[in-house]
Amino acid sequence: MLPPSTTLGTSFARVTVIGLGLIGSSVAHAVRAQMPGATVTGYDADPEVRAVAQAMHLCSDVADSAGAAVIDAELVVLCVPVGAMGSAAAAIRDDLPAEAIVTDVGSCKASVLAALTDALPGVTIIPAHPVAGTERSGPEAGFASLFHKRWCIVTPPDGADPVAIERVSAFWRRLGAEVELMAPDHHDRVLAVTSHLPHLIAYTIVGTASDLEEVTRSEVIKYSAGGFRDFTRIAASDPTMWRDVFLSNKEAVLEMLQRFSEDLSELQRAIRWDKGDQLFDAFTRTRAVRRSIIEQGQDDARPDFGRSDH
Ligand SMILES: NC(=O)c1ccc[n+]([C@@H]2O[C@H](COP(=O)([O-])OP(=O)(O)OC[C@H]3O[C@@H](n4cnc5c(N)ncnc54)[C@H](O)[C@@H]3O)[C@@H](O)[C@H]2O)c1
Ligand SMILES: O=C(O)C(=O)C[C@]1(C(=O)O)C=C[C@@H](O)C=C1
Repeated sequence: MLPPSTTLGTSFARVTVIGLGLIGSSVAHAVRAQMPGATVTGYDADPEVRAVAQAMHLCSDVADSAGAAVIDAELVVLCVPVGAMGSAAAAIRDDLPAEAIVTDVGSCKASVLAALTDALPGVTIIPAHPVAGTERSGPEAGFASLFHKRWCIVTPPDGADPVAIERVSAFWRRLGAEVELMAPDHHDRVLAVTSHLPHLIAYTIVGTASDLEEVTRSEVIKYSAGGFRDFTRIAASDPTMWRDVFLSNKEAVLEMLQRFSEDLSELQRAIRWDKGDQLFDAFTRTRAVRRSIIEQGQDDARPDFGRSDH
């Protein structure tokens, strides 16, 4: 856990979080831990989630409507599935103070920027994506250190106010993240490879194993502590969130999937024709990738208490 900040500086005194699931509740926890002078108002479309957030004292206040939640906000952080960003933004339009900055945490950026720009004409919108999460969802899954030493990619639209970009970047740095600026389209192509495709592969392999249960039932259960278990963790990720990610980042995901399928076919051929050297070289290269991630200190830093499998 980071030590709490003592000054607000360029930061925000009133933060509103819309969507109090894994990421929204983590933002709320982190703001309360790192920005003790700031108030956090929360809102979620699901009344049960609002009740849980209230019972947990997650926020300074949980509002009954989206409009009431933003009435005096300086920063609004939209933490809803990417397919719901447009409607969540439309619901705050009439009550948003003129000076407020709107940001979001969506896993895809081009489609979200388009949806927010449509719903909130004239509003300062600085989208962002904290590249940190778990397979869990809901208000009880969040924790304050989720963003600690993780990337947060800020994807401002062309011509965005540099002061607003810096304020949103400083907000994420305050929550412990390392901030990088990127164009939305570029973000979507990079994340299609590093996040979206791996999830699709995990969903596929677990689904395939499940379909083959007749043959593999005992093996799936018995050996699931190994590599397969890592896939089942990813494949347990929220279905709504990931449906929206794949539909919102369709082009980039399909492009990367095409490339992946070609590479997979090459390995398939190498196995068929006993090309051991080719397999050895391919696996040596990927082992080096893993080692360089660890050397850069970017290995998985999630605390055990945030995990469902402990
Ligand atoms: N889960 C991750 O690992 C991860 C990581 C980084 C970014 N993200 C992004 O963060 C966002 C939230 O994901 P999450 O994992 O917190 O999901 P979640 O399912 O835990 O929480 C989403 C919450 O949004 C609420 N919601 C849905 N539509 C709403 C609306 N119109 N208005 C108000 N509330 C609404 C839901 O009731 C739910 O409580 C997504 O855009 C996702 O792409 C997720
Ligand atoms: O670690 C996990 O469980 C995640 O899936 C987190 C993960 C990722 O792919 O790294 C998932 C989606 C996000 O948008 C950002 C982070």
